Amino acid sequence: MTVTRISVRGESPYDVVVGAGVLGELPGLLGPKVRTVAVVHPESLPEIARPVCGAVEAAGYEVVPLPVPDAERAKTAEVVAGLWSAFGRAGMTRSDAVVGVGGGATTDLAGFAAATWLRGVKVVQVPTTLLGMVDAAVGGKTGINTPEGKNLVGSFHPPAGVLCDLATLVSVPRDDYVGGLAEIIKGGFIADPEILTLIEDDPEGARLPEGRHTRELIERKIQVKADVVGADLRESGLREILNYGHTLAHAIERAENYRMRHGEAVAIGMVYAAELSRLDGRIGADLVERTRSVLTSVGLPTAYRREAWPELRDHMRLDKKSRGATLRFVLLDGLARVSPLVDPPEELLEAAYREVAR
Ligand SMILES: NC(=O)c1ccc[n+]([C@@H]2O[C@H](COP(=O)([O-])OP(=O)(O)OC[C@H]3O[C@@H](n4cnc5c(N)ncnc54)[C@H](O)[C@@H]3O)[C@@H](O)[C@H]2O)c1
Ligand SMILES: O=C(O)C(=O)C[C@@H](O)[C@H](O)[C@H](O)COP(=O)(O)O
Ligand SMILES: [Zn+2]
Repeated sequence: MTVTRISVRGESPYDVVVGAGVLGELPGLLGPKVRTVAVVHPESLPEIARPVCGAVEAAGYEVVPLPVPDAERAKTAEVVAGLWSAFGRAGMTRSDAVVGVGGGATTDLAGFAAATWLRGVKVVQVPTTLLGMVDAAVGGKTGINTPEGKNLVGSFHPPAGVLCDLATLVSVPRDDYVGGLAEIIKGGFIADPEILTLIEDDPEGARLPEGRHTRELIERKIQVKADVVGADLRESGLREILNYGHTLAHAIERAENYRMRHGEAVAIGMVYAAELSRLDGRIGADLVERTRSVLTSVGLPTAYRREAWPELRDHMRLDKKSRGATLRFVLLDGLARVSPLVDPPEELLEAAYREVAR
């Protein structure tokens, strides 16, 4: 299988390497100065971490395998504190490194632990879910949740490299895989409409790691993300577009106590953002319907509980795009044309919610 390298520009440039057998590149990314490598991985997936630990050990580094709770349960202050203690016990210095292996929750956690240990050590991300490869592991946003909201604590800490071994995708549970499609579809609406055409051409195939267009979909979405974060790492402008659909999505995740998949919440959040765009006079009903239809075609949800609105509205106060009491949404002005909506009237927000409520 061929190996593709997608470069992420910016003050700390790095490559996202996509292919099978890319683990051989890990020692090169860790570099000669590193002595100890902490391999953070979900405790439920020792078989995914084993080859990574093997590659690190074979290259002469001291490996410290660090299992953490599965999925979103890893993104807590308690788990980060546990990692800090483990780093201390392992004697990790500023010239040592962290490797994050797993889905987006694990790479977010590993990245944040690396960003904060000794005020920042090297991290290499090895995402093993679709969502991790096309979104979470790329771009240097790291973080954890708090009881008050999603990703409320975190940092921008770009990785030294990202290794996407496509072979790992075969064991990802189908619903988790499909969750990753939401972030790929997001890339289609905000920047690269060819993504939508490829999914509409073969929605069943899009649900499979061996689908006809799978590799192209993965690479196109990584390219979208690389272009954006390479130009605006700290979300001072352009990067905000990657938050399309996320204002409501994060509120839903909070309301579900982080038990709903991120991608599923983003799917509902994108329908909400599309409805807001339509009601604000920016797009026609055709683009909203295209949003619903492409999400439904791959099995993603497009509606949420009617009675949840007051709670969701309250959770949205703490969205990171808010400034004081002023909410800020990322909306569509057309296909691949995005701009913010600042301080929307309450009636507009509620009217858009009625369109996604069931
Ligand atoms: N930092 C960012 O820019 C960014 C971007 C998008 C999403 N995220 C975050 O990513 C998280 C969602 O990521 P996700 O969808 O990967 O979920 P996840 O990390 O919870 O992983 C989903 C499930 O798949 C399992 N898994 C992982 N790899 C596997 C494999 N190869 N085979 C079998 N099972 C495997 C995990 O253990 C977990 O149970 C959320 O916390 C979200 O906030 C971050
Ligand atoms: O990389 C980004 O920037 C994104 O917004 C990508 C999102 O898909 C991702 O879920 C991100 O973690 C959300 O960021 P947040 O700042 O709203 O927590
Ligand atoms: Zn997301």
